[in-house]
Amino acid sequence: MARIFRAVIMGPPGSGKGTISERIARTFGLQHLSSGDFLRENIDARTEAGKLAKTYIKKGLLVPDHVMTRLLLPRLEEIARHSWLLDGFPRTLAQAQVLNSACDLDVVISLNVPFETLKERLRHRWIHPASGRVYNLVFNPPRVKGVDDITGEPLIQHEDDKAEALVARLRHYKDVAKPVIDLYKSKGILHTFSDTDTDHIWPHISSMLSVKITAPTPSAQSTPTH
Ligand SMILES: Nc1ncnc2c1ncn2[C@@H]1O[C@H](COP(=O)(O)OP(=O)(O)OP(=O)(O)O)[C@@H](O)[C@H]1O
Ligand SMILES: Nc1nc2c(ncn2[C@H]2C[C@H](O)[C@@H](COP(=O)(O)OP(=O)(O)O)O2)c(=O)[nH]1
Repeated sequence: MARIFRAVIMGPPGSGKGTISERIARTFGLQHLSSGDFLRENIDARTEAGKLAKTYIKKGLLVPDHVMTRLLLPRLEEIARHSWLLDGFPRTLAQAQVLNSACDLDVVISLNVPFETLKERLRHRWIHPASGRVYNLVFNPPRVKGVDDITGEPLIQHEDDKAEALVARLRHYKDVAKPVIDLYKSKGILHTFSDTDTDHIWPHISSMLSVKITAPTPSAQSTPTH
C-alpha cells in the first residue's frame, strides 16, 4: 500500500493556494482540506463551532486557535488513512505546534508572490460560495460573466477581497506567518516557490512532489473544481 503523505500549503491571500491545491489534489490524489471552506461548511450547517467562527470572520479576524484546532483535528483524524494537503491551516505558531503534536508532515509548500500581484489578483477574484470554485476575471474567467460554470448560480466577491480591506490583510498575514515558516524551515521540510504566475510555479511544485510522493493514492482523488 502507498505510504501516507501529509503536506501543508502556505502563502498570503491570493498567492494561489486554492488553485495549486486543486492541481495537487487532481494530479497526486491527495485529499484537499481548506480551512476556509471547512469553516464555511460549518457556518452553513450552523454547528456550534461554525456559529462561533462566524462572529470572528464577519469582523475580518482570525478564528481563535482553540476553535480552529478543535474543528480541524477531528477532521484530520477522519481522513488519517488518506494522504492529504492542508490549505489555510496552520496559520499561527500555536496552530502549527498543535498540528506538530498530532502528526508528522512530509512537506510544507510556501508560495511567495509579490504584493502588487496579490492586490491585482484579489481585486478580480470571484467565487461560487456553495462549491468554493474560484474564478479570476483575467486568469480563469467563468464562461458566462458572473455565474458559476457548473451550476449556473451567481458568483460573489468576498468582502475582504475588496480593495479597502486588502492591504491590512496582507500585512497581517506576513506578521503571523513568519514564525510558522521559520518553524518549518528549521525542521527542513519547507519548500518555497517564488514567482508572479501560478503556471510558472506549478511545474516546480509538481516535480518536487513527484520525487517526494513515492506512489499516488488515486482512491483519495477529489472532484476537480476548475
Ligand atoms: N487557520 C485559521 N486560523 C484562524 N482563522 C482562519 C483559519 N483559516 C481560515 N480562517 C478564517 O476564515 C476566513 C476565511 O478563510 P479563507 O482561507 O477562505 O480566506 P482568506 O483568509 O481570505 O484567505 P485566502 O484568500 O488565502 O484563501 C479567514 O479570513 C479567517 O477569519
Ligand atoms: N492573473 C493570475 N491570477 C491567478 C494566478 N493564479 C491564481 N490566480 C487567481 C485565482 C483567484 O482569483 C486569485 C487567488 O488565487 P487563489 O488560488 O484563490 O489563492 P489563495 O487565496 O487560495 O492563496 O488569483 C495567476 O498566476 N495569474
